[in-house]
Amino acid sequence: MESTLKEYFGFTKFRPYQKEIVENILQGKDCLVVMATGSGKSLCYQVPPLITKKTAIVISPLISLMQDQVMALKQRGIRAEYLSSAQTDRNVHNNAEGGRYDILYMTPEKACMLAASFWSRLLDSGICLLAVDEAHCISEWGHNFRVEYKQLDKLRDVLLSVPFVGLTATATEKVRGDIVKSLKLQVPHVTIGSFDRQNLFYSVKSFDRGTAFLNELVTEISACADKAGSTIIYCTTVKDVEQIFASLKEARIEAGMYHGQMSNKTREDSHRSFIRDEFYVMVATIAFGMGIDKPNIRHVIHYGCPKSLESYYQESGRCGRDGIPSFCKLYYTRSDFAKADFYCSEAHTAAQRKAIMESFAAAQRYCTTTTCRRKFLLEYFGETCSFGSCGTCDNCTNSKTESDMSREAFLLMACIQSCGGNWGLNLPVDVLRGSRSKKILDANFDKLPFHGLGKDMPANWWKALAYQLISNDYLVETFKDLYKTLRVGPKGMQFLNSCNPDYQPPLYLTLTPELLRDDTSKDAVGNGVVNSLAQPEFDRLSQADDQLYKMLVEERMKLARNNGTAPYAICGDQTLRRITLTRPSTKARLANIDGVNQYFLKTYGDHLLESIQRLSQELGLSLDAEPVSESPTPSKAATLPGNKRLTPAKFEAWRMWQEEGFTVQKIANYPGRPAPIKEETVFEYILEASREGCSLDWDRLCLELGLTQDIFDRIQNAVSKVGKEKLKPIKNELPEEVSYIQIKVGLRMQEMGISMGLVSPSKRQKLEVPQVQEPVVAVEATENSVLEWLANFKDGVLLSDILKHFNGSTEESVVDLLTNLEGEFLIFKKNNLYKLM
Ligand SMILES: Nc1ncnc2c1ncn2[C@@H]1O[C@H](COP(=O)(O)OP(=O)(O)OP(=O)(O)O)[C@@H](O)[C@H]1O
Repeated sequence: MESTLKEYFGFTKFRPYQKEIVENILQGKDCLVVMATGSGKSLCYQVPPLITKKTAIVISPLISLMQDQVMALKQRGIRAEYLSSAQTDRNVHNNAEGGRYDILYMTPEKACMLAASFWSRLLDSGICLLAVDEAHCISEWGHNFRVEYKQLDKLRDVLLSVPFVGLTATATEKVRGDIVKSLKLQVPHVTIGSFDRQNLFYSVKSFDRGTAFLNELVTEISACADKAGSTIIYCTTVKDVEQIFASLKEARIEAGMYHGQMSNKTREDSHRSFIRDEFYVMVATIAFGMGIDKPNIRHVIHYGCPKSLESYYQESGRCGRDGIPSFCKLYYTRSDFAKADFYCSEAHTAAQRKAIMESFAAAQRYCTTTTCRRKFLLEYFGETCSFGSCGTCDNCTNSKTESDMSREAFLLMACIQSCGGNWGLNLPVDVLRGSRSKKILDANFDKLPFHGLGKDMPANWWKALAYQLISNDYLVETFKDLYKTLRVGPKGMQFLNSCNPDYQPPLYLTLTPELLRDDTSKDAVGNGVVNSLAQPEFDRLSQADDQLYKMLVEERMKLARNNGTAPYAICGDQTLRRITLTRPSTKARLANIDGVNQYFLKTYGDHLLESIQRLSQELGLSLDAEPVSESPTPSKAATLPGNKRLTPAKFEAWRMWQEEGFTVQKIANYPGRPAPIKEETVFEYILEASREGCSLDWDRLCLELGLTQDIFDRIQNAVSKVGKEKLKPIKNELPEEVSYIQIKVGLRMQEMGISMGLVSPSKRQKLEVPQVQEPVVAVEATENSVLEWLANFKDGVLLSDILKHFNGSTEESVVDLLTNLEGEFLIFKKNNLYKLM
């Protein structure tokens, strides 16, 4: 499985859950996969056909999405095609029937229309799975119900022994149940991953509609548009799309547009140009939602409150799919909150209307919350969060101003209560502001003691206060038919009961910019725009590296144009960045870079090596720099500026170790330091970063620290005897050579439930047993003898062990031979271990 992953996708490690899902599919089991956007669900159905050599059928809702996926798969040497009304190549149908594709995409309509003879022929050739992508579309409870999905159960009776796999990024328990039932999944293997997109930074700002804000937005976008990476601006109306697009054009920012009132052809062209980096900014309505699989989108900006939190998660999820830190920013105005009626017009039943109202209200609460936004999102999707603050959203990183709002809160809540608690927010606010509208006079609310007491503050200020009181559970929203009403909840009643008109106990609330109402609020909005969209720290390359990177981006663009494909399909930004930092001089070295697959190497390898050599020479950069090892899981947005929980020294040590792949020894003696520090201190820093929630490659840490299974077990035994409160008694229980830092790492692993059993076998093997016996007779290294011998070690072998075994050949000739084999993609090297492909 790993060699298939490297050969076709260029990756050396599966992301969490991928491998077990593939294994279950290979065993013929049905699966339900609920994992975050951008977490790598597609790979789960893309790997089995490459192993079984049978076709995978993938049902996908959008033609544009299928076309993009097919384009990207072809660049990986995978035989992929799609069947739909948009397919112009007549041969595809016949080839598909004959099983000549690894992966065959089709729309649900097409799948249900295909004749029984098509399926029976294809079954004869072999079908390894049927995957239903965006499977939440099957459920009326999902936020994107599509009636065509409902008929997919028909296929179950045709494809009797084929495993069915439902995949989605958003599914409540009810929707999950619906997917299982509708697809008739048989005792499925269910995977529910975290919804957390760790590399995304979330922020929200309120804004006032008008030219001033549009100018600000355009300045902000121009700051990020010329850097590598794209931006999507989602608007709630076509009018907004056109207005922003016009403003960008005026500022000479190349942008595209996408909305439902454009013709199909213009929309497709716009989509294609964006995917192919012909412009970097797309202004769109949510019609440009699910179908976007471009990995290097760095900013997703919402201009207006989205219609539901589910759709916000989907749309913002288009950002940073390659794992590089990226930004999701939402701008809202209070008038957006009055659009419930508009959204409810899509509903057919009362239950649907209620569901729409509720998820729109959740999106509004997301806008106005003053606590951790990540936690808010995750808890909305039913996840329990152990953290109170993520450190990577505006609310966790901005300093907050709190103020005693007892008097104002008393007025508002008492007014709501006096009005009977069954109105929306507008009426009590109008009463407070002294309105004499007919509605108020008819209800005699002008006689209330609160009438006019709040006239010094604008209506929006009172509404902002109400949202803070909702966020803090003093006020409760309820939904009746089309109406949202507001009443004082138990916590609010407790507060009111302890108040009288002259005295109110303190009630501290975090002040949002709308509540601040002085010049600082304006600054907070204005400055925040550009600052928060500054380029992620991830992109900080030295000046020469940066130049090389940009030149390679250009080279990739040329290759893409010549081959009629998108640049990202040739290779991702992250891979290009690794190439920039390592500047390989041979195919073997290029092959070893994470993200480089066999097709890329064969098709573009020579050209790229020649470019790297030429450009590096021009820039005075040496070739074959130390390789950068990176974790296959997306890097946490903790790498963004704003992580205040670690000191810069600790954070930097962690970053160099985890993200740059430096050894602890190298970090301790890094030339940039005024004086070297102890290696043990570096280990301590890395451990502390882990306690602050930064991810660690634990097996690499054990390897560097010499923490073997045996030592780990001994530490556990010692802890069970003397407890883990103090280190000294544990140390006393252990052999002299076990160090304190080994104990600390052992304890941390235990705390996190990581056992040595979970550490990758290849490294365990290296830690525990000497792998290779030195032969008694001289053995010569030839291509065949090396390949045959390597086949015995599925977890890989170190160069020193290879040299020990092939003691009949010189070191130089063995290294040459290995290099050739790497270039041929017959073996590959990862973390100094040589493995057979
Ligand atoms: N094992 C891996 N190592 C490195 N990158 C990976 C790995 N698996 C997937 N990726 C990359 O992660 C990105 C997102 O993957 P993918 O498109 O499968 O996400 P998804 O879960 O289907 O998201 P969505 O629900 O938004 O469609 C892709 O660029 C893919 O190449």
